Amino acid sequence: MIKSHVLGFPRVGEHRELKFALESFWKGDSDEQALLAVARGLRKRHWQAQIAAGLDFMTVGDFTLYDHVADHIQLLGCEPTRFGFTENQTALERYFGMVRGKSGHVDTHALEMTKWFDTNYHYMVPEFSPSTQFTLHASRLLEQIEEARSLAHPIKVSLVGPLTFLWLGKSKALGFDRLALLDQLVPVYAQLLSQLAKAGVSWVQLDEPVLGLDLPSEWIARCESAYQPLKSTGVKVLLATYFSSTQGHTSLLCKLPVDGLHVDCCRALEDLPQVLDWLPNYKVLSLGVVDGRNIWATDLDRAHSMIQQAFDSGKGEVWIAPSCSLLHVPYRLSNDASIRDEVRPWLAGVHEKLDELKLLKMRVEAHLGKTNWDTAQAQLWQAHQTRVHQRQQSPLVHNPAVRTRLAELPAGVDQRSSHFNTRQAKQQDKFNLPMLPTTTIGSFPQTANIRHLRARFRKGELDRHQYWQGIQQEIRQAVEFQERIGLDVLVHGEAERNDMVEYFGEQLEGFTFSANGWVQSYGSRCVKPPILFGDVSRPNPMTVDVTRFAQSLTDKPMKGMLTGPVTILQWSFVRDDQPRSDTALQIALAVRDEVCDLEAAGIGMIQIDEPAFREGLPLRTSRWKEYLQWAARAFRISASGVADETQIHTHMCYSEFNDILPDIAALDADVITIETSRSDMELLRGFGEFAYPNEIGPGVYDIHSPRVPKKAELVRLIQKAIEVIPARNLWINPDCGLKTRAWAETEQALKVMVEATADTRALLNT
Ligand SMILES: Nc1nc2c(c(=O)[nH]1)N[C@@H](CNc1ccc(C(=O)N[C@@H](CCC(=O)N[C@@H](CCC(=O)N[C@@H](CCC(=O)O)C(=O)O)C(=O)O)C(=O)O)cc1)CN2
Ligand code: MET
Ligand SMILES: [Zn+2]
Repeated sequence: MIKSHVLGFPRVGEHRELKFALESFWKGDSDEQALLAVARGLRKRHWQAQIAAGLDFMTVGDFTLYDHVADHIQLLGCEPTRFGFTENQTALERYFGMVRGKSGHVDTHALEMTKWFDTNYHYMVPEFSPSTQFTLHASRLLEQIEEARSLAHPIKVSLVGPLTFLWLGKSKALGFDRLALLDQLVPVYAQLLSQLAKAGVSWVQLDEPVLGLDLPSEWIARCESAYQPLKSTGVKVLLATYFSSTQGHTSLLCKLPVDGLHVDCCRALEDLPQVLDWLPNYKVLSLGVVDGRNIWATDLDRAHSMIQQAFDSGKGEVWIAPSCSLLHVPYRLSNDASIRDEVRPWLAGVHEKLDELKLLKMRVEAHLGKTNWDTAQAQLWQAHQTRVHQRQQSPLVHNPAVRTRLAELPAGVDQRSSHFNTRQAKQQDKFNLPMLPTTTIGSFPQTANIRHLRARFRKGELDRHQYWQGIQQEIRQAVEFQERIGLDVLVHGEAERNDMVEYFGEQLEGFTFSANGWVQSYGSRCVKPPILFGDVSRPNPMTVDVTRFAQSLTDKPMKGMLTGPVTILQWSFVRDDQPRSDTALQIALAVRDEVCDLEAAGIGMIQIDEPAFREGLPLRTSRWKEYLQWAARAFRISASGVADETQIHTHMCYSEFNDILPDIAALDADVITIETSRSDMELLRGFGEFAYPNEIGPGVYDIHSPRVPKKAELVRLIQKAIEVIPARNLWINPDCGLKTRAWAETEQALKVMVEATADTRALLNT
């Protein structure tokens, strides 16, 4: 028997309906009823799409107003007590309180947000302590099940599994291992599954992507006891793994007391032979044959042969699905007018992936003798495969000049000409900066005015000249502001950029970009990852005009602002027909050319942002070394074309650097700025203990919150930094860019930062 399903659907809406509904609700422009109506409408539309695609189940439980992990915090009744919630607050008030950091009278910081595995999606981090208790609050989920029922189609409920939920949470209590909570958590899951059974649900999908990590052996050892109590609840359980291989414990997973196992055949294909061997034939095997992390049309012949293999090995019931939730891909690409005409047919967003599943299932059914494979279907299949092969053979994908340049890279292309100490001395002479130089990370507020300016330019209401005038005005204001408050190293503010990756994707050869290919990044915020389909090159300078203009307005150093090769790679949809390392190298050369052009235009400091450097690490540590080698080399290639006097900065937020400090040092950036304020400089301690050799700017305040820091707090943080890093190597800056902030708080916060620095300098001099 063959069935088809999806692990999860995006929720923001094809036209970002949820984003706009949320933002209007938060502003107070609309009420709760309006917001919930939009949410209901989206769920219904998404289920209808699943029915139309002939899926055997609609997936329920994957929808969320903000983040699915945050939903589980309420579902499992473990809202952190620090929020001080009261009886008379509604679940929705408490929910937005947790994810956004304000709740009635209590003004406390939001739940921490961090990357969902190696994706660009952020989830809200559950907080655990020895006194955490779990209780079931299933009413929201049960309501959604009721809602789905009205569509009269079988449903499957999707939930984050207990191991993953615990693993993704954090405990601040010293020495407390959250695994100790498993025995309390599992009964609540069992209770939930029983309730779902009562509500008539027959299948529940429990997502356990942590099984693709190097889980500590204590965690692996508890898998079986975690799942045993979920066995006799009256629902069947599909255990879903994805993103990475489960090697080391695949056989254990095959034996767990569950009714089915989902494997990611795009990212963990190496697990398939073992699963075919070890998974009992009476269990459901769900094959993730359509890539949920990328946008290339599936090679259906290849997918079909994998499915065939499963039947040949004796499996009785095979399900087919995307490899993971479709959260990570845009809704629809086949009608997107911005995408290059030649490239568009090669792509598949959510709706096109549903079509692929439909076709695959029909083909398998015909193969199993259940139905006929008619000529219309055969033609659809052929047409699809032709598009897949066209991409493989297209001359658009191959640029001989890029290939030649790569083949002929000179030795030492990834090395600065002199050692850091030599460069530092020359740079000090050239810039003559004060002790503890102050700077910012690049972006200033992306105001409604800027977005509107760009929207009008896009629609043709403004011509290029008028748009450029508007942008120049923004740059002028940003420079004036920075001079007024006395920052030492200025930035132009990035007003001309829609996004730090998309902006470069739009200008590089080998990329195309969509008009509407939005993917949720966190909450209501989305990104539109550019599509890298071919060899990358840089036809023209990308940032020289804006940077030169900005520098012309000031005598202070203007820091050029670029996105690095690893981050462009990581935050784009990239080709799957060559190793990621090759693609990174091509991007690196394009960035290098830009760095050299900026230098030639008189820009003395250039920042190459790499916020996704850490996130790019493979999920399995055995593959880290290889990644770190090529990723660091790509960065160095982008940075090494300049003279000793030119100061290269890099920036990384999303920290947790301690396990890769030598690799960060190996980037050999003259200055690195990092996010540290939320960890109270704890992160910097690692750099100190490692004796990080180059200059470093620990973020002194959190840009994720509108809160304006107090001067005394910053003085204390700066002093803490001086304890671990020699003052002569220290810079003072915020944690990250300011694009999501408003001007009022930005001005105040940066002023406080400059004053706190001045006070500290005075203290150092006495
Ligand atoms: N690619 C990427 N990944 C990243 C980050 C990042 O900066 N880039 N940072 C981290 C995540 N942080 C993020 C922070 C902010 C936003 C964000 O603000 N996104 C904007 C969209 C940004 C954008 O592309 N803006 C476009 C389009 C803006 C838009 O929607 N315009 C309106 C029209 C507005 C008007 O007429 O006034 C429309 O098209 O409907 C532009 O500026 O040109 C949003 O969701 O609202 C996203 C991620 C990690 N991953
Ligand atoms: N230069 C970028 C900015 O300031 C770096 C952001 S890192 C996510 O926005
Ligand atoms: Zn950042």
